[in-house]
Amino acid sequence: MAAKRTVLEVLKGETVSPPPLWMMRQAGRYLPEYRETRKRAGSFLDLCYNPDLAVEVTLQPIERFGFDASILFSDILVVPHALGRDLRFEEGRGPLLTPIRADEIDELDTELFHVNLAPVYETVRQLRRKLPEETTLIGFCGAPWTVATYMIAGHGTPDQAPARLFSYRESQAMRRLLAVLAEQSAAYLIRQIEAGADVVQIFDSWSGVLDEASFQAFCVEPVAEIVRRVRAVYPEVPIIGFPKGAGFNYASYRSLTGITGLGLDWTVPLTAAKALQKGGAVQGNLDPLRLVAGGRALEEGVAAILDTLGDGPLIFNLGHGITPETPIAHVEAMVKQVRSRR
Ligand SMILES: Cc1c2[nH]c(c1CCC(=O)O)Cc1[nH]c(c(CCC(=O)O)c1C)Cc1[nH]c(c(CCC(=O)O)c1C)Cc1[nH]c(c(C)c1CCC(=O)O)C2
Repeated sequence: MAAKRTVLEVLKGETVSPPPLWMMRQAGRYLPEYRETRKRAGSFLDLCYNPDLAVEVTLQPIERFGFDASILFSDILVVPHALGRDLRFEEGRGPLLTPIRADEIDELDTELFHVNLAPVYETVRQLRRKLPEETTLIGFCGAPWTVATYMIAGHGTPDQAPARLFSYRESQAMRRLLAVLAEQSAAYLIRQIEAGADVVQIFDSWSGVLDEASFQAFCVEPVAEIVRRVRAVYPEVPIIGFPKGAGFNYASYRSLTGITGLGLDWTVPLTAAKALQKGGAVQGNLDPLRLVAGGRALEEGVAAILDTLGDGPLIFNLGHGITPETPIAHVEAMVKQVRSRR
């Protein structure tokens, strides 16, 4: 019998015990083998566009921890890069782009989009061939709003004030930008699925900074558009949405976008998470700093999630990406605790 991909079962609404697990940013700087490959690659973007090395780092956490899902190694900002915007990553400063002006939005160059992203599709193809049969391969993109925040500010900011201001002052341009990003991101996900991705995740990391009307217009509607476009081609492929920080908007995000699984950040109370789980699979939501701290903080955090959400469709994960200072022994302890649950 073929080995089962438990993440896919959970996304169909089944309860799997112990729950499947993986970690956001599981290939990253907390791993010495990642840092070693990263050095050989040159820049971070060189690594993203080098299929052999991107495959290598994607597989590292699978080989070390046996996670149930593997996420393509890339970055959400390859999408604006492939649309002709310049992009650099500077050590300790994160991504740097030239801020886009309203009058440049219609000049975004979609012609070479898939040509520029061909190395990513090649990475996905190689990964599906090399991963264990039972490991689910997750492709991803950033949500249009989150990608737009970096395109507009040119770098990360604590509250995305530049993008929010832009959206009020240049509302037509903002809608146009989000529409282009939704269309291209959907095409990007479709190509990843074609290449072998079993699931796709949409990272909406900055959905928590918007008021009600803006949340509807800039988060919900563009993501709903991506879901419609992907489903028109691949109706069976599950889509995980992760509207980090969405708070009271979490429930409507699932119902209004049509996503299959809902990623929860660590601030979502477990009682609320339990209610959200009635609507379908949830993924999350351990505070990544419990994993840094280890010991009782880690054990209690893991136990609380398993006790509350373990009897329903759950993909165990962190509530955001793992941080570079996380000790590997703590990851091992977390995996052991989750896997020893029946
Ligand atoms: C907002 C965002 C970005 N990228 C991403 C998001 C959404 C998720 C989130 O909120 O964290 C998504 C992302 N970035 C990366 C992945 C790879 C897959 C994975 O293992 O999860 C994924 C899914 C690799 C990466 N993306 C980045 C790194 C670190 C770069 C390095 O190795 O030098 C990695 C492994 C760089 C990056 N990329 C981005 C930032 C802000 C930074 C700098 C912060 C940092 O350095 O950690 C943009």
